[in-house]
Parts: sequence; C-alpha cells; structure tokens
Amino acid sequence: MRKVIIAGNWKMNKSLAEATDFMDAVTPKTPDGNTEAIVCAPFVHLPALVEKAKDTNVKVAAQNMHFEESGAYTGEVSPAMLTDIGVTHVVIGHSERRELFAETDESVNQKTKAAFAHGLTPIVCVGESLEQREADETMDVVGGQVKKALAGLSDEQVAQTVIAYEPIWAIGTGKTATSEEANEVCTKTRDVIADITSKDIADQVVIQYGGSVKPANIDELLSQSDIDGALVGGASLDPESFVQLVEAGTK
Ligand SMILES: O=C(CO)COP(=O)(O)O
Repeated sequence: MRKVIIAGNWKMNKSLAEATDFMDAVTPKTPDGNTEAIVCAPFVHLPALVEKAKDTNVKVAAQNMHFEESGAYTGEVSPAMLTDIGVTHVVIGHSERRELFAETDESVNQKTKAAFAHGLTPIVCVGESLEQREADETMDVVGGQVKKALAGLSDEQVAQTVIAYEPIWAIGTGKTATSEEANEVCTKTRDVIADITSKDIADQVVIQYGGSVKPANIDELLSQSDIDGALVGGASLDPESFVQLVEAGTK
C-alpha cells in the first residue's frame, strides 16, 4: 500500500516566530501512521523548523535548491547544505519556479538527480496551464514533464520520487480540478511512469494532487484511486487546517 503524503507549501510566507508557532501547534496533533506530514518552508526558517520537528511526525522540506555541490552561485543553496541541517525533502520544479524563475525540465532533472545523490526525497511538480488544458494538451505536457524529470534515474529512485500534479489553473485560484479530473491525470501519469520503468515501480510512486486543496475537498480527492496525498499552498498556512488535512490522510 502506498503511503499518503500531505505537504504544506508555505511559499514566501510566515515570519520565523509564525513558523515556529505553527510547528508548536501542529506537532503534538500529527499522528504517526501511514500518512506523512511535511512542511515546505523558506530556507531561512529551515534550521529552526528541523529542530522543532525532532522526535515528531512532521518532516521539513525546502521549496527549491541548486543542483551543484558548491561554487560560485550567488544566492543559491546546495543539496548538501539541506541534508547538513536535517532537511529530508525538497520541492522541485514548482510551476511558480518554472514560470517566474526560469526553471526548465532540464534543471528539474538535474535537481532531481542531485536530490537523490544527497539522500533527499524530491517532490517533483508537474502540471498544465489553462490554455494547454483547453487545447487538449494536458497529458502531452504532464507526461513530457514527468519523463524529463525522471530521465537517468534508477528504477529504485523513480519508486521513491514523489510527483505532485498541480494544474496551474487550479493554484491559488479557488478552482480545484474535480477529483475525477485530477485522478484521470494522476492515473495517466502512473501509466507514463510504468512505460519508462515497470508497472511494479509505477505502483510504488506517491502522486499528490495540488491546487486549491482544503479540508473541505481533501476527503474526496484522497478517495480517488491514484491520488496519494496533496501539496497544499494557502490552506497549509493555518495550523488547524493543516492538521485537518493530515488527519484526512489517516482515515
Ligand atoms: O501551489 C500549490 C502548492 O504547491 C497550491 O497552492 P494553493 O493550495 O494555494 O492553490
């Protein structure tokens, strides 16, 4: 059975005090079990959050990283720096990074490989724009992004990769894909992964849905056959709401 992963992507939000207060509020209420709870926080908050997450069921992720080990990359953070402070997961290729910070399928692939080289679990984001959906290009886009992100990985690494399917038109818009629409893409994404590895490997990959997920729609999304969790923006900022989302995964 695949585990459920609920990850809160805070994006560029919260002061340090707000971030640590959040952890104090959620860690005692986050159950052990088949659901993994992850907080994806801004770089500067990571050390404090890792400290707060010690001996709890909450894990801490970065929202991005560089793929190189070290060097003249002003303003960047390396995979080794993240593992050094106890970060376990990293979000790669979020649509906001692809759109606003020139992230490409190639850099997503380099970062995914670098994550594994340093023992980090990558949460690789894929998703189509509204124009692409309306032009019936969803699976060309999403399938292409998935294939390019996973190129050159071993089957074992593919099995451990977390894929977050986030249709761009559903992010921060209040417009959720229906659970059937979301599941259809997640199922086809799993088929794409099976094509490049095997059905057995594809069946192990955790595929999250992201885009206006909230406590009111999480149950229905998680009831779908190929949705194994959620990458949540807005609704992950409030501790109560984050705990409710994690609890939904344990049902
Ligand atoms: O981009 C997202 C998570 O990475 C989704 O954001 P919202 O949940 O705010 O729509």
